[in-house]
Amino acid sequence: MHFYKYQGTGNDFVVVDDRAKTFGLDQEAIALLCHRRFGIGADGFMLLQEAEGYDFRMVYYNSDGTEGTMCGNGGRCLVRFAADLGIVTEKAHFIAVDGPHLAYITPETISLQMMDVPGIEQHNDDYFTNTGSPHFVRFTNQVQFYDVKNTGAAIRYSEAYQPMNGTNANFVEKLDDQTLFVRTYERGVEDETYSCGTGVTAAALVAKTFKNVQTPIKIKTLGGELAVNFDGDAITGFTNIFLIGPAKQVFTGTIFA
Ligand SMILES: N[C@H](CCC[C@H](N)C(=O)O)C(=O)O
Repeated sequence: MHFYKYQGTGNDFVVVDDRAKTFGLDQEAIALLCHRRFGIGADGFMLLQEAEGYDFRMVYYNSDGTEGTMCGNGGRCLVRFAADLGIVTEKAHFIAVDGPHLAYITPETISLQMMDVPGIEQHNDDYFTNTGSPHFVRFTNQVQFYDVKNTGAAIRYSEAYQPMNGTNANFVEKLDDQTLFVRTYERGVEDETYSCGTGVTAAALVAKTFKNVQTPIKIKTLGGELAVNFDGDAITGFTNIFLIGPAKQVFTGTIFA
């Protein structure tokens, strides 16, 4: 099978052109493709398929092979893939699991419109919102020393989040009035990843609402820098949410699968 490898701020994906609709691997086989020792290695797996009325369809799987909810960095990488294939040039309109998305393409960045977000839940000092995927958000000092993996796993598997099959968990430090540092434990990868697009989007919405951070918000992740811009607020709802940053093809090859 021919595949492509993409990354967006270190969130990495195996991508397959499935316009011919021939892909037929099951959960176990997808997990193997994503395995960093037995396979290619990736945080997620994506198919680009044809979709009537859109430039393409995004189908996203977590690295454990389960079909995921929306992935922001994956969406940005798939837009870059569509541009590399010549399907789109400056702008893309595609359909994903959480609905339609618009994206703007430049050589340096992919700017992806995320779904509108109606509001934010507050649980004591923590927050929860859904930006296409479910995200727990906690602010902390010195996030570089935070135990993201163990604390993230405890939250992800906690009783409160089981009705939605668990949650992703973000640990956020406000660096200044326009800048955050975000680290994310990702459900479906079951580990910290270098960056999570829907996660930094959630962190940005919470930071503007509760921590006096101003848009456009710059976000530092372990894998590089993203920006999030949006209109609205937690009462009327957030609209025109854009996740902005680099997305690159790393390599392409053939795997025996
Ligand atoms: N890395 C992704 C999020 C994946 C979400 C996934 N872990 C789930 O909740 O099913 C992103 O850039 O938005």
